[in-house]
Amino acid sequence: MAAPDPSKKVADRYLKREVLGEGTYGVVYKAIDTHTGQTVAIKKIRLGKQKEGVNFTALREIKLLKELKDPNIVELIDAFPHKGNLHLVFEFMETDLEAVIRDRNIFLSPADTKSYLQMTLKGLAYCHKKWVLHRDMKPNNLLIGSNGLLKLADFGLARMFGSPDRRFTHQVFARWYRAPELLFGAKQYGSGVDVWALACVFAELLLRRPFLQGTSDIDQLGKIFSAFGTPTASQWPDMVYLPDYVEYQYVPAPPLRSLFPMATDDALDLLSKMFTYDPKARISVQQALEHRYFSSAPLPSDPDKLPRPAPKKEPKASDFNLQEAPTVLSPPRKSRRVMPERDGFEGNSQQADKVDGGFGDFRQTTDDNSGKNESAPMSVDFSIFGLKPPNRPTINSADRTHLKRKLDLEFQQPE
Ligand SMILES: Nc1ncnc2c1ncn2[C@@H]1O[C@H](COP(=O)(O)OP(=O)(O)OP(=O)(O)O)[C@@H](O)[C@H]1O
Repeated sequence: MAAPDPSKKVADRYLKREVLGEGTYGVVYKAIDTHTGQTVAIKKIRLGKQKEGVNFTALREIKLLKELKDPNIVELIDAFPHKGNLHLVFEFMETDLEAVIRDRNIFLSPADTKSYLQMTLKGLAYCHKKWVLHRDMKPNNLLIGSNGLLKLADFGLARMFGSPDRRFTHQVFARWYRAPELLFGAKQYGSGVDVWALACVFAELLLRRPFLQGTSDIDQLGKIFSAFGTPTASQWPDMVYLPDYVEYQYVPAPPLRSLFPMATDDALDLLSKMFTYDPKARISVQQALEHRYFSSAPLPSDPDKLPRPAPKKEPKASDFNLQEAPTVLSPPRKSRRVMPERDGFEGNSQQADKVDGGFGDFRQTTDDNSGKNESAPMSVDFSIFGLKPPNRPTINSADRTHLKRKLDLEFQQPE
């Protein structure tokens, strides 16, 4: 092995290796902790305009995050400022749930889905007990270790460094997991936002594609209301007092079963409780863990038996002499997001595989921040389940001015 390049040593202790990717807050490197020999992931956070560096609140938050130790939370091993950036050192994780969901070679059994959901809930329950919210739950923040254990990453970062910035293309996807109270501009919200986001991840595990793919906040609410019906005042009494509330035309809820034809009754019951509109009535993480879905057959798979994407390997010269058909290599990390070309859900993974034959029919998104890659609005194709489509909710004329102002603001977001 070549001698390590000392110039790549970060703050004396960590030997930088390759870049793993770039997220909302900055670049992530693979590195070796020279004190322990452990492989770690270092997230370099641009402190940018915060001239005063890491402020007192951030330091307090970091201390709190370092104290979050649970088998289902990615451990924050160390944190230090270096050359004007904040470096957060995390335990290294092999892959993430987004890669699992997107990998068409992976079959996820009901027991596997249950196991992934249960591990996520356990990590969330630990943090909610300590009054820490995640606020940015999505499949690529659910990392998976070599032993199959799923751990939540990026806890508290949204709070520490501000809500993720939607100028970045990948943050467009975060909208798909956003709770309706956040979309209506709630300034005070609670653990229910994580439960809603997790319900979207649960739905995505069942469908093997993102469930509600809004192209703007307004469209996101429209997608939510087409799936679950426009909320009524009795369902969600506080809704009308939210800062960005606009009235949507009433549409009734289609049967949940029609959206998830292959899900068990227990799975649907839990899903509907997690997708409850009123955050005060939404099931808590602890209650969700106690739901009969987790105690009924099939029991959750053991983490080490869960299917995971094949590890990426460097191509060797000998690989090119193989007689077998070529294997599909994963596309690069940031271009993995795919969106359906057609309108409509295919219902579930098995059905989707039959209908579209895998990746071929998906449109790949780019990561060029141009904003041109947002998907066409995706609506539920009810006809494939023999159902009449509900009306698409529209907004009453009284709210047009308010809405126009909101849309103007959204479109003014710099690209
Ligand atoms: N602990 C870790 N171990 C291994 N890889 C990691 C770890 N944390 C992050 N990564 C990888 O680094 C890259 C960037 O991650 P980061 O969390 O900054 O952004 P992201 O999850 O891709 O997007 P977003 O900022 O929208 O959450 C991703 O490829 C991610 O899988």
